[in-house]
Amino acid sequence: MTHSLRLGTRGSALAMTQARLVAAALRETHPDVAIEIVTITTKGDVRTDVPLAAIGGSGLFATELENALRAGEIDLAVHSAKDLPSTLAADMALAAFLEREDPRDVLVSRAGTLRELPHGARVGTSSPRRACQLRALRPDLTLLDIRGNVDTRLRKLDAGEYDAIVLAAAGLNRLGLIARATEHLAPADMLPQVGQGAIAVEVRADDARTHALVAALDHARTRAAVVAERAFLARLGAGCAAPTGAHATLHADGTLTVEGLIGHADGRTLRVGATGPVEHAATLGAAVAETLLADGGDALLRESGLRVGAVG
Ligand SMILES: NCc1[nH]cc(CCC(=O)O)c1CC(=O)O
Repeated sequence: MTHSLRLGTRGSALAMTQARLVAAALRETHPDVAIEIVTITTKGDVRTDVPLAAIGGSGLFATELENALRAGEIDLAVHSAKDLPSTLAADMALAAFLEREDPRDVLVSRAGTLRELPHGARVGTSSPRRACQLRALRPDLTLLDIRGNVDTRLRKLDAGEYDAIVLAAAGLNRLGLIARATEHLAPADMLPQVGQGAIAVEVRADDARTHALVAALDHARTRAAVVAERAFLARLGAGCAAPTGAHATLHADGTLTVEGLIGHADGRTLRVGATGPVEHAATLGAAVAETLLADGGDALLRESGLRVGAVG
């Protein structure tokens, strides 16, 4: 062994599965490097009883892994790209994105597809993005908060607390639980979240050695798509409490389509899409955000009390 790397992850089943994927890919690419998985317990994992916003927002998961990187306790951190804040800390770098899994959301239901759910059915989601799009499709549904890891949410569904829940296909696929999905929701109905389905590997910006080792895992097309989506989110500056989403897809001719959404809890949604060269992914994502804000998105966010420019 020439040297070793400590890979930091949260302890949830999904996080551990993703960490093992990255560890396996690193071992395959660099057989001479020893990889040790270090589990970091975050406040957000311990306190599933209180809203995330009360203990520091969804960026909390990322921040605690970043602090372990800064302290030198780990050399790389594995995240769901979806859980990263749109602007990375200056002392951090995203050295690799693994090839994206299925980016769609799925319905996991005890009562059929979304269109088959009985009038007033109880659907569990704490995502403003999922909630506003569910409202748009089925204004009659009763939307209820749900928190916890994927396994916890499935248990709450099975216990009868909800008639259906919405989860990311990627998480269920990685956990071997995709058979639980009763419907894959088309992005036309349910635009995915920025980064959904992609795994990001973060390193210290000044750690050139680890950066070079990890960069061997980078999937260029996934990076381009996620860069566009993150630029969309960064330009909105609206934070994770806002009903927003974005999804980028690559075409065979080297162009990229970015679709962005701003919604409101009452079920109104605005969507904008744009296509351009993949080399301009970030510019394209920001341009979609600009257009969306100008075409009524800014007003919708303000109505929700989510002023543009606020960080959260
Ligand atoms: N919000 C938590 C979270 N972060 C990433 C995933 C799924 C995996 C992914 O999107 O890559 C999930 C669970 C879910 O939304 O169902």
